[in-house]
Amino acid sequence: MSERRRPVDRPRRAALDVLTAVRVEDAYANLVLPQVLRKHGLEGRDAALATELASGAIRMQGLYDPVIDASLTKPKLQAGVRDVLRLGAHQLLSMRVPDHAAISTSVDLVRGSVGQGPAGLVNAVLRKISRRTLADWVAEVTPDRSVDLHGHLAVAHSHPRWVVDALGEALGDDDDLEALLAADNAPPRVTLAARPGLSDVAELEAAGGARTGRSPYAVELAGGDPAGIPAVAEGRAGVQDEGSQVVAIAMTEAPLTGRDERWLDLCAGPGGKAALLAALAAQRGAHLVANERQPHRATLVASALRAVPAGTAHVLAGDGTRPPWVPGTFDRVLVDAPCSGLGALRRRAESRWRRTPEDVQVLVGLQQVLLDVAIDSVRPGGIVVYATCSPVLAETTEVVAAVLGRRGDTEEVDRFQLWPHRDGTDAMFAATLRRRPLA
Ligand SMILES: C[S@@+](CC[C@H](N)C(=O)[O-])C[C@H]1O[C@@H](n2cnc3c(N)ncnc32)[C@H](O)[C@@H]1O
Repeated sequence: MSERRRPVDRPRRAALDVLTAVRVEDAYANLVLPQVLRKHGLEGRDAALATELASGAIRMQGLYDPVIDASLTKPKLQAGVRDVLRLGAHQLLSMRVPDHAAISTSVDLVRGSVGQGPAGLVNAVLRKISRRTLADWVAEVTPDRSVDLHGHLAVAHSHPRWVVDALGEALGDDDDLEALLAADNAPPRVTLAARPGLSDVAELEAAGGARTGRSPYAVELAGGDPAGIPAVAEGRAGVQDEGSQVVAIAMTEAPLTGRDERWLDLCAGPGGKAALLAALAAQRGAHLVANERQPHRATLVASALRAVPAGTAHVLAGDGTRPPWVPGTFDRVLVDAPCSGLGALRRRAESRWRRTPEDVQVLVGLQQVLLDVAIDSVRPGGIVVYATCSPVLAETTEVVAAVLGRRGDTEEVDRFQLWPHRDGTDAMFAATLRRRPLA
């Protein structure tokens, strides 16, 4: 068959569709991927290849773009052509695809998507990229690490510079900043939570899971579709990072004197923590109110709670900054605040490129209001856990310090920060606070 007529292979065409949707429609790669895989009829190895191509090219574009730019003879590049080159660069520099296959399929791909015009350019640029190793390219396109460590790591590990600065500040020093950034580029395995009283780790082990260690309810899957596991399909277990499980457990286990019957999850959507909390509430004779502002996400919470015994939990769709309940109603409150998500970058390929420092400023205002409401909602002596899936100090310790500093009725009793490179979890932060009992 002639070069010109060779059909474009479907995994690469699918990967390009994902890159296009993320760029043009602001789509989320993990949400658009299943639709695109279905459209192209991809399963098994082909689906895995398309997923790796799309996620890897998006995640690593902060490194691949300077490599592509250094390989161009003219500076201008159509966005659709750059997408094809990012996919080609990922195959050449980070996958075990033979050079000739990566280059010829990329040429086919640009012919099929943009046209014959840029085919020669794609061929020439990818040939140039293929002549050097990843390490050589990193040395070529990054600032000298001894002069500008964060600038070097930002390009070498494909993170925006401001994110590297914020993560470095949260870690406290630069010793394992590189390990954190590398961990952000390694997609995590799927972790499940066996909701107590509804399932157990033995059932999930029998379905192919392996115990992990931090949460007594967690198992990790080596692969496969979790939706095919009966306990997951029935809502007796759920897909949930172990860090999130640890946060929910912290809320339920913080020592409390007196009544312990009324629990609140102030920001509950899509409901992973609420489901674990509700399962534990059922065992302890407590009741959970799961509140979520966005109605469609409140629906997801209700679905996550479908296996919980009737009467244990109640879903509310409402703005947590203007709650309908009277102050002091609850004994324990979780405020899992809307945040930048910079602790979960390994899960969402494009999120690091979407977030801005201005987003963080806006979120911090909302986080402070929600924490204030959470404290108002708990009775004197009650427990509030403030959590984020971001380790950025402005969203974590600084929110807690600002709110506690102006209130005077609440003390911090515990705090933890998990890290992907140390704990194998998302970078979840949690502070356990106690509203002081009345004198
Ligand atoms: C980090 S997520 C919570 C994740 C959830 N706890 C779980 O484990 O599945 C934050 C949630 O807060 C919701 N949210 C944002 N602003 C809110 C508000 N003013 N009141 C209540 N929920 C809000 C968002 O829609 C989002 O679903």
